[in-house]
Amino acid sequence: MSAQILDGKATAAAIKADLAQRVTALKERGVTPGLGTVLVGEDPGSQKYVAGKHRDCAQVGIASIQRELPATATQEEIEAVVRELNDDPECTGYIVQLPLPKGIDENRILELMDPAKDADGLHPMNLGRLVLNEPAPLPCTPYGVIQLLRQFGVEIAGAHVVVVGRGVTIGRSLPLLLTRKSENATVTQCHTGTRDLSAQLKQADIVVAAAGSPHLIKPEDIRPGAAVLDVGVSRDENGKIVGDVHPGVAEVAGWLSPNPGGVGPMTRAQLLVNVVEAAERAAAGA
Ligand SMILES: Nc1nc2c(c(=O)[nH]1)N[C@@H](CN(C=O)c1ccc(C(=O)N[C@@H](CCC(=O)O)C(=O)O)cc1)CN2
Repeated sequence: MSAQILDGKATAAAIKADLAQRVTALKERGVTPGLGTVLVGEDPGSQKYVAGKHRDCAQVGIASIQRELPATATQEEIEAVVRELNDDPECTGYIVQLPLPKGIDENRILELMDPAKDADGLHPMNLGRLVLNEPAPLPCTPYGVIQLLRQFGVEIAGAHVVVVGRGVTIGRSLPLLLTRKSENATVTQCHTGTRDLSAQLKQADIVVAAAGSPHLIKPEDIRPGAAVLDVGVSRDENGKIVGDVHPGVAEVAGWLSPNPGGVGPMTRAQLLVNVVEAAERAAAGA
């Protein structure tokens, strides 16, 4: 068996084409969506992701506002930039690129953001809304995972999904999305404290690997025909991405997201969706 590829690049391109039309319609009504990014430090991965986000903005007609601070920036300096973007009318949505350098209180920064401009869905108010099943911007990677599964017709309702990882950008919120009535999946969340990860993985119809542990998920862990999404990003000595999923899984799985080219582009597309939706709400006077 060779898995069907869950092509995130092509799916994201289709989402962006639709967004470009919606941005044109917004501009005709006098509203230009603007995405702000706050990048602290010189981590090459984060620099690449932020550059990609602005490239996407240019493609769909969203204005870009970039703020960069050195790795030595203090908590107060970062908070000042967050306050500035909260007050900037040109900035209709923004993100603070994570992780922030050691010593910075990340949660305090996220709490300081205007929840109405939170393009990542990571503000505690928006995560709370997700828990309460109220409308909120959805965290980009988790929603990107769901969109990719939908696009390729992978059945989510009734599926047993094993999520590996409990980080703030995906592991914490993906189970919340998957167990909503609209998705209706059953979720097991695994992490470094899980006693027998392989036994859990073997039960899964869908595996989402977001542990950041190179080739953690082996072919023998996967039930033949299962869908496997590789969200983990580690880098080898040449800076090349190594995912959480061993390449041999392609011979066992029914569907597999490549890495790169799978969930990463979907994360960026969902960010644009959140920016455009916020601008549409603003244009409607909501
Ligand atoms: N504020 C946030 N910080 C972080 C998030 C997030 O959603 N919000 N998620 C990750 C990083 N991330 C988004 O910022 C991200 C990861 C990957 C990609 C991407 O397009 N990857 C490409 C490969 C790029 C490369 O070669 O390195 C792919 O998978 O094809 C975009 C965004 C942590 N931080």
